[in-house]
Amino acid sequence: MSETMAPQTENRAVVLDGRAAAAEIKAELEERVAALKAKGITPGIATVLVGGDPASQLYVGMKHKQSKAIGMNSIQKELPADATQAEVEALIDELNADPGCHGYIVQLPLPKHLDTDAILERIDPAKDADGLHPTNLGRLVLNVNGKIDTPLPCTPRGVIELLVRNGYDLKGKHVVVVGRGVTIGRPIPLLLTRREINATVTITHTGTEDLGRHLREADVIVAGAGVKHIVKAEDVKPGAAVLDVGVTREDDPEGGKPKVFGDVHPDVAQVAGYLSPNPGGVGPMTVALLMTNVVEAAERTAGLA
Ligand SMILES: Nc1nc(=O)c2c([nH]1)NC[C@@H]1CN(c3ccc(C(=O)N[C@@H](CCC(=O)O)C(=O)O)cc3)C=[N+]21
Repeated sequence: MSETMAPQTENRAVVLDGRAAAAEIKAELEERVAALKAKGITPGIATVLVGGDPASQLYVGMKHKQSKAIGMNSIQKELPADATQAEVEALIDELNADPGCHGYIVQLPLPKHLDTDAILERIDPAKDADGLHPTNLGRLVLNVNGKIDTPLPCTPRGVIELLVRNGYDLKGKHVVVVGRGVTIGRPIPLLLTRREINATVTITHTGTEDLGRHLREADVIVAGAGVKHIVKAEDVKPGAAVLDVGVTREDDPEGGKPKVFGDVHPDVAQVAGYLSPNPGGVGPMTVALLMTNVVEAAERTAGLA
């Protein structure tokens, strides 16, 4: 054997295939869409894109393509990068009033001159496809979702669905979340600690001392800090489930396509028991649950929920 050869390694982790789980969800949604159409209601999803950021255009395009594939109506709204606060708010008001739009998202990030919080707060909470409107997050904190039907945050719901659909039981497990952002770190503990899931959660962040000490105690790691390879193999308990939610884009100095990195180092596959790849893990789940939120909103208007 040549000395320059890499040591023999074995990826022992079960792959948490987000494309496969998302395909399952979409097949289920397709039937629910057909049932709504039989009642004369076609669920409509809209996106608001301000400015032409190429990554955002790609993501928005993906959402529309997949929504159409399961029979939904898709409404694509675009404003120029220099759109005013009033123009964006007028578009929000239009979608709130449009009975053909059952749910929508405002693609983030918005250009810096706009007041993002004011725009997101203006969305009708019943049409909040992201599940991140203050009213809906408040209901999540109050844990009234069972009584008042309200959309749940897509990415946290996607992480949990990905585990559950792979037969992983979270009951009594210790989940360590890396990152405290609004997309994943802040909302996911609220879902994980509901009685029907019953996990125990530690949230870590840039102020955490000795992150590795917490990670090594985790049965499940949810990495959503947006820091390239912050979760390393030596910090993962053998057999743990590791979900990679992070996205870090690095421009290619040679001028090629930007490279995308997750929060989880590739060597983790040799230690973890379950691992969500990135891409192909939580990303497709987020999109599937975005569509789920809109179909559920349409079902509520139809009195089917
Ligand atoms: N209001 C709002 N809601 C969002 O949900 C939202 C947003 N703004 N702004 C941007 C982020 C990013 N995001 C992604 C969703 C799916 C993939 C996804 O499916 N990615 C594929 C790869 C796609 C590719 O790059 O080829 C994967 O992980 O396999 C990626 C990124 C949603 N976001």
